[in-house]
Amino acid sequence: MSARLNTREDYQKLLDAYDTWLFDCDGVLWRGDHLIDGVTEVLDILRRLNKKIVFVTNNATKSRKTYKQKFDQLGISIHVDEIYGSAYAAAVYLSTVVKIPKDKKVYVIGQSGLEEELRDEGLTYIGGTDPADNTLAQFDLSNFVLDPDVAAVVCGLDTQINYTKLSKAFQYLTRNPGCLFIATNEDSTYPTWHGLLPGAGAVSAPLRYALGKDPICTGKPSTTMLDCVKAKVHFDPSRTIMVGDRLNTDILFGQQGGLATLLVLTGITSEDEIIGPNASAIIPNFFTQGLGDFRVIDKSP
Ligand SMILES: O=C(O)[C@H](O)[C@H](O)COP(=O)(O)O
Ligand SMILES: [Mg+2]
Repeated sequence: MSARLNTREDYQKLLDAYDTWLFDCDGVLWRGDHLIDGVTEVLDILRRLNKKIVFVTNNATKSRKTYKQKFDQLGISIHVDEIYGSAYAAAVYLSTVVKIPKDKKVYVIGQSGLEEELRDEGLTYIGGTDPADNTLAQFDLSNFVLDPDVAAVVCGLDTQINYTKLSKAFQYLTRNPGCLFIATNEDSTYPTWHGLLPGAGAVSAPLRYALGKDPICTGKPSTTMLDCVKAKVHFDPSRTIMVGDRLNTDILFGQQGGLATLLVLTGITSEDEIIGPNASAIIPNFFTQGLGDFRVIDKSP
């Protein structure tokens, strides 16, 4: 059973109970480039109360550095070390868990943020934003030269996904022995200011279908993402809360990490998915309409 936060006391109790606050971004802080009502004020309240704040996003289109710029542009003061993205998690997974040899390459389906994180981890990649792959020209397999050094395909949200990229990724995954299939995240949709669009999971879905194989996911709810945070941030799970807008990524991630969970309704999930006969099996501890609701604690009782 999920508890709806209603009164000033409800919000105060949560602030008292948790020292570390993990925030999802799309659908919690913003939709596209539009901040959600009250976010800046609530982050200010948490700073004033000396809470530890961490941002954990599955959106792999930006690197941590470019997220920092986005926060700056939106007028939110944060440190780059407070940001953890699924692009970063994929790069760390390849460099420190798989320990991909330096002479090997990654074939990227994704945007510049994913390329930047791979580069920062010392990994070599092809594909991605390369104009040669961002084409609607017919893919010609007879002209394709297979690069034997491609040891992994990493797939993130790519708003310029096309048949050439899917075909090349498919070639590497079927013809290069041991080539790893990695998805930064598997969100089926993501929230923009004007409504939902297909998410990164929908970008990797054609490959999953063609291969008959699931990728290794490095974003929420996977433990790779939590391991990345734990490697840099010390927190007591019993005094930590994950705030998110999606049940099968954010809330599951929090639950699997032994954290409390708070759902906001400003992104993907609606109230009927957590309450009533059609409720999901993944239920947050708490829910509230939006992060801005915490502003009530600054109002006189
Ligand atoms: O990749 C996706 O599908 C989307 O970017 C998705 O919105 C993830 O972002 P998050 O909600 O985790 O910030
Ligand atoms: Mg979200």
